[in-house]
Amino acid sequence: MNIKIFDSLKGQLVDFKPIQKDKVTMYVCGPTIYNYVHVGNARPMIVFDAFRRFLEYSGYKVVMVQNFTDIDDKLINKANEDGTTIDVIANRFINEYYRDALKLGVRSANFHPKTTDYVPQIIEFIKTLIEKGYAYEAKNHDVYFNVRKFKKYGELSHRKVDDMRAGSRIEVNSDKKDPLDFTLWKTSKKGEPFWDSPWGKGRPGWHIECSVMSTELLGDTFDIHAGGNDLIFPHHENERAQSLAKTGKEFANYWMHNGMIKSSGDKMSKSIGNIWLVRELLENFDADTVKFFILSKHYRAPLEFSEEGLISQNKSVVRIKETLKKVEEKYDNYVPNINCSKNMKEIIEEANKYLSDDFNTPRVIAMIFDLSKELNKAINDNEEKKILEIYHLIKNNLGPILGLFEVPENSSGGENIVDFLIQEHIQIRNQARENKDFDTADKIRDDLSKKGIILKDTPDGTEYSIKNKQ
Ligand SMILES: Nc1ncnc2c1ncn2[C@@H]1O[C@H](COP(=O)(O)OP(=O)(O)OP(=O)(O)O)[C@@H](O)[C@H]1O
Ligand SMILES: [Zn+2]
Repeated sequence: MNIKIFDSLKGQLVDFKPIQKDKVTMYVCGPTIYNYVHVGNARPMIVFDAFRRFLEYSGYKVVMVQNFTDIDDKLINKANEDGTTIDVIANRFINEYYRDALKLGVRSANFHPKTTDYVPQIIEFIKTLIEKGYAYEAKNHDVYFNVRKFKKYGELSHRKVDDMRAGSRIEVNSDKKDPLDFTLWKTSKKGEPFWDSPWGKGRPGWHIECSVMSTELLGDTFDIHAGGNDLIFPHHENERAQSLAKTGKEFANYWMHNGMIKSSGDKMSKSIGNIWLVRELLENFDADTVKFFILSKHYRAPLEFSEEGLISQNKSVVRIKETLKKVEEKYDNYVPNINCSKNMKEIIEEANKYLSDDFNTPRVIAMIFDLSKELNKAINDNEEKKILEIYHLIKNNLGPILGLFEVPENSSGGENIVDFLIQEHIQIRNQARENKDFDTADKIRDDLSKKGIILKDTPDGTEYSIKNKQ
């Protein structure tokens, strides 16, 4: 089937044709490693992991690279705060990244390069840009990219250079020739980490790392460059400028960008601090709930994060999993295989059609919900063939295309979801008591008690115990 994706550079849906017939090369901008990953960072992780699975399901071999930014002001600040070095911070949070990704059921990329492992290549890249006249060393020994020289600047973010220039302020004491020029190499301040270079002791600017690591691992031109749409400008615009300037060839043939996850109306971001960590969520919800929550919305649309949204998603996901479990129990955990019927083929084709249309995962998620309802009905009606067909459709076809139903249940959530929900009730009850709304407070206590959950108010707060635990 012909796959169409929205290409941010062309600003429209385009037919996807990889450079090699049966292989796709893909680079995704990864996190700056100075904290645990949050739900915002999890969106590109989940979306592009699912997209990679869809490409594989469609018959492509995919080579995927996702970097770790392990040198940057925020990392240096964190290292200073903790009285340690940036590599200690980076190694710690890279390990934590893998832990979260594993729990989330996000596969590792084929390569996870770190910026500091590519400093010699970065220096070579910058030297070539200087030789070609696209970069210059300023008086302060910083090296800048010369935006005036690169005529295609602004194409990716659809901005006009003159407008950007009019809107930018000249920084005080700047050595730049043009306010839009951006840093390729930064002279290190006293006490900061540094590498020796032809321009003195310094470190790479932010954008250059991705140009270098992507082309080193995937070639001068590769198929897809992906990341959050917060990176289109300046990060991806600058990556593209550097790479085209150096090689004279197109850099990425397609640019895919996910929309932002928002929290209280703002982009969820470490720097703003309005974050929900992936590991916090996984204490209370299982990986499939988080994946359903993210994949239920089209990847380019903004998505407001809310606990309520997740709780309601969780209910639906638990229902689907219970239905699948019923089938597994019926067959003593060995659900017999079944030949692909005409009906199954049509449903798989329908899912493929949606995913080939700019990766429309919400439609496929809706199909899974509908199928699960049908499965429940088939179980009640004891329709053997239908049960097996739908089970295999959900569990072995539509689910795996998106990476669903893979993480074993006991690796997250479970007991904790119960605890989480009871704690939520206790908090609402406490709030009611504070507001002297004793009717509501008593109703919550009585309703919980009917379910066998007994609350006890102690000087240290409210405790609970569960009678008749199911
Ligand atoms: N709220 C968000 N929603 C969707 N994607 C996001 C969000 N925040 C970051 N990303 C994406 O996550 C990846 C890692 O980004 P990064 O480490 O820069 O995160 P960040 O929280 O924005 O960091 P910072 O606060 O330091 O700017 C990038 O692809 C980025 O586009
Ligand atoms: Zn990048």
